[in-house]
Amino acid sequence: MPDVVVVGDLATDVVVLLDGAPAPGSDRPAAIRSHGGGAGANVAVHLARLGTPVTFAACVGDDAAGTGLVAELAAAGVTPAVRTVAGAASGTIVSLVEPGGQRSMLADRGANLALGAADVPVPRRHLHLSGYTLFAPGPRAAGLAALAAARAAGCTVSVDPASTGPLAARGVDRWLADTAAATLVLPNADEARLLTGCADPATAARALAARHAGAVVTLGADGALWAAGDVLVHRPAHAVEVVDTTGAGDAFTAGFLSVWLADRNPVRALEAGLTQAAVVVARPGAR
Ligand SMILES: Nc1ncnc2c1ncn2[C@@H]1O[C@H](COP(=O)(O)OP(=O)(O)OP(=O)(O)O)[C@@H](O)[C@H]1O
Repeated sequence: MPDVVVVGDLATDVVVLLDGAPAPGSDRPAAIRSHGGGAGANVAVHLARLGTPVTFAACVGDDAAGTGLVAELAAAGVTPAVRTVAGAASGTIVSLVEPGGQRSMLADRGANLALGAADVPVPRRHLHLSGYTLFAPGPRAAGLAALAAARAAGCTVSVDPASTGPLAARGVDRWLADTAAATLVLPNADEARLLTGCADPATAARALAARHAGAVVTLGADGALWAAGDVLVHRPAHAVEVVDTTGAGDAFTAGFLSVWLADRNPVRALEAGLTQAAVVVARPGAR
């Protein structure tokens, strides 16, 4: 039985650095890089690098990309619990980055949509659900089964809501009902506002803490908040030269969990999350 299980998407991140939009029918040179990514996978890789043994549950297609993605996880120290889905393509996310840093994304979740309840092992200590898991019907059923099994086994569970677009599209009330039994939730400020209807992040964090044992709200360049019961703690972000904020939230989550799982000290955990996020935003790429 694994100690800590992370569930989520595994995908190739293709990043296209544009120096302008291509005119229809034209050829245009662009710097194009691709690397392993996916919201849950990034959390698992950061956790492993921080010394927390972690098993990552996901699905890939029976293609070369899938083989490479699993090998990359193993090389980072993650134990892959990854099923290969015959006839499916592995997930791919294309990010188009414009000169000012503005980012647009195209996502093909591919084999990630085939995740089923049998793909997720019950952990001994902790389950982390990446929010995308709860959006499409199949993975949602798998995520809900995993959450219920983990809680029944006495494990703690953390959930991050992924992003406001799918959260709004799939329904905030349903997400809140799905995650009611989670121990911790870790939204960013926009997600916290959507989940609670509170524009002020501190008020939103307190509202979420009334539903769970604890809530972390990340505030981008302004750092992060921890709320539990009557306690509210703010820590500022590290002052770093920001190169690329992709995956900052995943890095934060892994840093936070690595400490919280070890000693349940939320303030030290906030600081670890902010440190891991600072490392990621100061370099290109999510990992
Ligand atoms: N501009 C920034 N300067 C310094 N730190 C930052 C900046 N942006 C993000 N961070 C760090 O990353 C953490 C998470 O950022 P944010 O609140 O934007 O989460 P997110 O929206 O989930 O991120 P993403 O979707 O990019 O993964 C912040 O708490 C902070 O520590």
